Order: sequence, then C-alpha cells, then structure tokens
Amino acid sequence: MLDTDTITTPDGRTIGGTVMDLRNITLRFGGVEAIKDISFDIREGEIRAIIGPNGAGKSSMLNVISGFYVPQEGEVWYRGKLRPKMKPYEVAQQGIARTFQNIALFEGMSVLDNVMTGRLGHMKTNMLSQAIWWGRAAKEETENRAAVERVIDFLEIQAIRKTPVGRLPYGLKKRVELARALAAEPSLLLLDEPMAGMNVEEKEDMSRFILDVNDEFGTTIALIEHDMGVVMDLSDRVVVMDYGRKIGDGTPDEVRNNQAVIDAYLGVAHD
Ligand SMILES: Nc1ncnc2c1ncn2[C@@H]1O[C@H](COP(=O)(O)OP(=O)(O)OP(=O)(O)O)[C@@H](O)[C@H]1O
Repeated sequence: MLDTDTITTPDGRTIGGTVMDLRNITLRFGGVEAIKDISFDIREGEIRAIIGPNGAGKSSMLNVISGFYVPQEGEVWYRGKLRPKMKPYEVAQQGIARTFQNIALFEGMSVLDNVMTGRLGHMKTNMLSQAIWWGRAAKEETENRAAVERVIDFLEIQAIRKTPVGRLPYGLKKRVELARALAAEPSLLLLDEPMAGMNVEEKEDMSRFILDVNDEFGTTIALIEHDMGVVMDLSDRVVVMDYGRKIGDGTPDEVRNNQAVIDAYLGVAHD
C-alpha cells in the first residue's frame, strides 16, 4: 500500500501522499553497480532533490524514474500501480516529463517550435485522420498552440519565441528546455541539473521558475543538482546518494546535520 497521508514540512508546506515509490532498486552496468538497493518515495506536490558526489548514481536514478533504464532488481510504484517494463515514451504518457543534463534541444529550430515538440504526446490525430477529420485536427492544433503560449508567457520567453535556439545564451537554453518539458503538462517533472553551468543571476531566475511551477501548477518535481545552496533552499526533502547507496533522506536540515552526508561531501574514506 502507498502512503496517502499528507505531511507538513518545517516551513509549513503541505505535501500530499506518495506519487512514486521506489523499492529496493538495484541497477548494474556490467560489473558496475550504479544503484545499490535504494528505496525512497516522491510525494504529491513536493520538490524532491537527489544529491551526492560525482558518480554517486544520481543520473542513473533519474533514468530509472523516467523509464530510460529498467533496474535489474526492485520495484517502481507509480500512482498506486506497480510499473511494468515500459518504454520511455509510455512513461511520458503517464505524465512524467524531464529535462537533460546536457541540453537536448533542436538548435536550428525556433524556441516556439522546440517548445511545441513537448506537445507531441498530446497529438492524437495522424496525417490520415487530419485529412479526414480536418475540424478535429484543427481544434487539437489550437489547443496545443494555446498550451505552448501559456508556457512561453509563464517562463517569460515571449521576446525570443522566434529565435533559433542555437543563438541563445546557455541560461536561456536551459529555460527553453524547461518550457518544452512543461508544455507536456506533466504531473511529475524531472530536472537533471537544471542550474548546471549557470551564473548566479541565471540560477536565481531558474530557482524562481521551479518554485513558481510547483506553486502555480502543483507539479511534483524531482531534481538533481550540484549546487548545495540551491538544493537546500528549493527542496522539501532530499535523498543523498554516495557510491550507489542511499546515505541520507530527509528535510534539508536533517540532511545537513547527517554525519554520513557530511563525511561523503568532505571525502572521508569509507570501507
Ligand atoms: N551507461 C553506463 N554504462 C556504464 N556505466 C555507467 C553508465 N551510466 C553510469 N555508469 C556508472 O554508474 C555510476 C553512477 O553514474 P551516474 O552518472 O549515475 O552518477 P552521478 O551521480 O549522476 O554522477 P555525476 O554527478 O558525475 O553526473 C558511475 O560509476 C558511472 O561510471
């Protein structure tokens, strides 16, 4: 059974029941165990961070959540159901969208067209039915355009909507990637190092947008981030990984005071 109770965070935010429950996940690449028997949950409406030193297994974990990797052991429960082996696009159809560590946009295409690709999962009519049911296809197109324009307004990128992505500075590209993920109207949004490579101002902007997305749309967010200051400010709860194991799990304060976490970040040798 998944936990349906709500919890109240120290700063007074109410977090819902469990959306995703990862149980005893082990993931191997040949002889390398990237994830070793890790369990944790993600609750409705929270911002959940996954942190840890380089090579800890964070990206691997995000890839398990997004369905890109299927773990050799363990179970992924999503919205009360045990998730069978699925293709990433099927996971996306369940309302899970993601951004990537290395920006994965179409550089030659405009911002608008890139964000539009986020709607692909919502496009039901194909070429043939477009020819036969022109009205239905036109209505769908209007809805998709409207959803994209809402996201563009929300992330304040109207001024660059026609600009080819390749011409944008790094920070704005990251924002366009967020826009594309949001265009899918996900209920669970996965962000892989959303602030990596950004300057202080860009990080502040991105933090504000992440908080606004969570606040305005109630989107549950799981993110990986290296900048500890940002993670501690943004997140409701934090999972800490080290060498593929979970060494901490709790509120930012709990994690900050966890000796195993302090040791891992200071590089204290372990057996
Ligand atoms: N596709 C792969 N094939 C083989 N080994 C992999 C693969 N992906 C990850 N690994 C290994 O799994 C371990 C965890 O890597 P992962 O990228 O998940 O860590 P990370 O915490 O995200 O690291 P970073 O912060 O440097 O991005 C590492 O030892 C890595 O070399």
